[in-house]
Amino acid sequence: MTQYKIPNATVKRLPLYHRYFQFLHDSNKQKISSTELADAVQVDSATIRRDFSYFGSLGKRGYGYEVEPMLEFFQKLLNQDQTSNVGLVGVGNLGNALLNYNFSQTNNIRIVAAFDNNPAIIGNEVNGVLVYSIDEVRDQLIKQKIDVVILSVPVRSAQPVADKLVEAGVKGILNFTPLRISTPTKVRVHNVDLANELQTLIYFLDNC
Ligand SMILES: NC(=O)c1ccc[n+]([C@@H]2O[C@H](COP(=O)([O-])OP(=O)(O)OC[C@H]3O[C@@H](n4cnc5c(N)ncnc54)[C@H](O)[C@@H]3O)[C@@H](O)[C@H]2O)c1
Repeated sequence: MTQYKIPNATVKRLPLYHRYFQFLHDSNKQKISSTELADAVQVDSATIRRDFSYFGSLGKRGYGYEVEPMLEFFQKLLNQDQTSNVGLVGVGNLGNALLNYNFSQTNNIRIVAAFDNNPAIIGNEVNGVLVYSIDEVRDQLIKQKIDVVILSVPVRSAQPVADKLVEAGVKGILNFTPLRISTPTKVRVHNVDLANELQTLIYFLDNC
């Protein structure tokens, strides 16, 4: 697949475009105008045009977008034509909720292995996913071709576990803990903070 140099803000909108073209495809729609697309995904058409321009000529001026080729394009771009195996460390409240959420229903993402250090949890299955000892993380990451790991351990364990993951060769960490973990630059970390999101939402409601 061609490597494109695109801004982060554009990259973050790609799953949104992909999901919408998938929806149109599932609804047997063959074409969509740029105005309709802008309304549906709530991104203005100039931004959409700029986003799409990084990938060459997607869509025709004054005609809109043909659903099937657009969907195929985004599927390839986002590796939706192959499944990504993901791991999860920390099978507590949040870990269980994430394991019980069926990611692969909307994306080709599958949590294939979970890890914990609590002997009472190790060996259990959650929604068909086996919980391994954290000591097995290196072997399992290699064996199951896992590049990305979700981190849902208590804050005190976040850095030591992140260090273990780095040693194990992880490429990306989706960090749910409030700690901003340190990793070498080659390992990409994305932080998810629901409290932050809620606070921002409430701020906007109160101030805008
Ligand atoms: N980002 C968010 O929006 C959000 C929301 C809720 C919770 N959190 C964070 O997620 C994390 C987990 O929260 P929770 O309520 O599920 O906690 P929890 O205590 O229920 O679960 C933590 C799990 O991690 C395991 N664990 C602890 N140390 C470990 C280690 N060294 N190796 C492997 N496993 C280990 C524990 O045995 C436990 O099963 C916390 O850091 C919390 O602050 C984030």
